[in-house]
Order: sequence, then structure tokens, then C-alpha cells
Amino acid sequence: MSSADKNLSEFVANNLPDISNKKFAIVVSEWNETITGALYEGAYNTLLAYGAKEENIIKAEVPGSFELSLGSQKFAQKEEIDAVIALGCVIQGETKHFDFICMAVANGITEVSLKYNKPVIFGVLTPNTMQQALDRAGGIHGNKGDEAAFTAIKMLAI
Ligand SMILES: Nc1c(NC[C@H](O)[C@H](O)[C@H](O)CO)[nH]c(=O)[nH]c1=O
Ligand SMILES: CC(=O)[C@@H](O)COP(=O)(O)O
Repeated sequence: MSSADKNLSEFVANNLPDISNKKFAIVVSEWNETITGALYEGAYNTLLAYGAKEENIIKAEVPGSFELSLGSQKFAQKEEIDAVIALGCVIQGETKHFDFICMAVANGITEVSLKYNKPVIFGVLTPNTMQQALDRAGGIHGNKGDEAAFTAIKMLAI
């Protein structure tokens, strides 16, 4: 199913945990900051909408999506952090660099999540074009940041 078939900002909100005392770290890539800034706003506002406190949401920025793994680890290793949301946007260029970054960050974030046994959410867009990115950062297909935050909340219910 593609994002065109399922809006990224539409959720089935059942059996959600109380997150009023949960602490979240949102790690955001600075590359394509117009997109990642929109992803962050979506994630931040979604956490607040479902009961998180402002003081329990920490934001950190990293240079690019490749650095999201280490940036996420710096928070995942902290006992007081309940979940990490990693946000980025890797846009296909002329070379295979796109492939290496996407694979590295997907694998890296997965490793961090499993190592520290807590949700580290892959909120990274991997579009072919800027328009596809815009469509998924608050555009016609919703906001990947919303989806990432909601995923973190649902994972805390497990
Ligand atoms: N081209 C994009 C990058 N490239 C930078 C890498 O993420 C990394 O910072 C660099 O290779 C140094 O380690 N990053 C994105 O997030 N999005 C891109 O489109
Ligand atoms: C995903 C990238 O790093 C990409 O933007 C770099 O562009 P190019 O492959 O044309 O060097």
C-alpha cells in the first residue's frame, strides 16, 4: 500500500496508553529543512494532541539523515527517555548516494531500537522528488511526522 492509498495523518486511535508522563526525543535532520521542519511540527503537535507534556518533548538536530542513528542512540541510551522519533528526508539525486544513506539510516535506527529495547521510530521520507516530499510533509498524503509520533505512542502500549 502506498501513501497515496493511506493518508499518513489518519489513525485508528484505540487502546492508546497514557503518555502524560512519557518522555520523547525527536531527532531531526537539517538536510531539506523545509520538509523536516514540517515533519517535526507534525510529530510535536501529534504528541501534544494525544496527551504528552511540552516539557517532556526534547528536540535535537543532526546534520543529515545518515546521522540520525547516532543522534537517536544518544537519547535511546538515556533511561528517562521512553521513545525516540527520528525525522529526515532523503531525496534521490543523480547517484547511488541516496541508496546508501537510506539503507544506513534504516538499519542504524533499527539497531538502536533493538539494542536499547525501546521505540526508535523511522520517520524518514525517501522520495524521488521534492514534490513527493511536500506531499508527505503536510500535503495531500498527510504528514509523516504525524504518523511517526502516533507510531511511538502505539509502541509504548506494548
Ligand atoms: N542528500 C541528503 C543527505 N545527505 C547527507 C547525509 O545524510 C550525511 O549527512 C552526509 O553523508 C555526511 O555523513 N542527507 C539527507 O538527510 N537528505 C538528503 O537528501
Ligand atoms: C541523497 C543524496 O545524498 C543526494 O541528494 C546527493 O545527490 P547526488 O546523488 O546527485 O550527488
